[in-house]
Amino acid sequence: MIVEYLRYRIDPGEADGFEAACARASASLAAAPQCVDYELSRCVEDPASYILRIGWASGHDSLDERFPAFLAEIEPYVREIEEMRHYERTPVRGTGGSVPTLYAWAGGGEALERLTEVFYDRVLKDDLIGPLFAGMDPGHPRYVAMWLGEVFGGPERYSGERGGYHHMVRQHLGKAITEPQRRRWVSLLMDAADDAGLPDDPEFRAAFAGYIEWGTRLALANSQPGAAPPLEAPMPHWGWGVAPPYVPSAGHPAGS
Ligand code: HEM
Repeated sequence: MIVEYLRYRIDPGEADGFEAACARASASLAAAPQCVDYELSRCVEDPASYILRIGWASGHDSLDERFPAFLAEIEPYVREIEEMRHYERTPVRGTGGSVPTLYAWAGGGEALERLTEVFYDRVLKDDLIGPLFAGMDPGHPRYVAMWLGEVFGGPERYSGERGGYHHMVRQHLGKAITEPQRRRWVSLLMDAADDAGLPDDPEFRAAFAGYIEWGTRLALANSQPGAAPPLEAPMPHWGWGVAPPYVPSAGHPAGS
């Protein structure tokens, strides 16, 4: 992604008009398939200073003649632009600690190990998927807990101690998992989440189920005869998605 920054210096008397023009102009960005996201911020220490940040999906996009509606709205403020340049992102980025990770919210590594212990206990007794795990490594529940922990924002133990993504993906190759088996795996894991006392708030369970749905569908696809998934890929990382954890003082959006 390329990030375009437009820095403006706006006379305080024109601030309301400028913000309203940007709000109208943003409809073009919201509709543009090249645009990842955008944001207008105003400087706290120097309120005349504004920054419009636009994330572009491809390096070659920018506010050119393809955005006539946008340019028409902000045209009166073009003279006030102090900088209009594109920046490449570097690997230095991340999220802060203001929102707990799914790993921390779940109760950390101990809770995930409790989950996988209960889960594989159920799995081994299951008529439909038990046979798939007949020769299971005794450490398997712990390894899957390490995997889940890393995916949910915990320590990078699966990468450090079990070989990371490529080791996991290889374990599913050739297993020919069927859709009923996948469904059973999901269903037993959801039961195990209750039995192991994982948090049952809607936001956590929605994020948890989202990852499990995604991961099991990939496991099924990768396990089919002749499947050739990429064996080297970064570890997936899963977050809260559209519903961050419910904190009473922040209110609860209606209908969520
Ligand atoms: C979110 C979905 C899934 C995750 C995160 C996951 C995770 C893992 C991991 C991390 C391993 C390798 C453990 C190690 O390091 O040795 C593994 C192996 C395995 N997985 Fe999955 N898996 C998923 C879905 C499934 C499904 C749907 C099935 C079948 C119904 C399945 C069947 C197996 C089997 C049979 C093994 C080999 C176990 C052994 O023999 O030790 N997995 N899985």
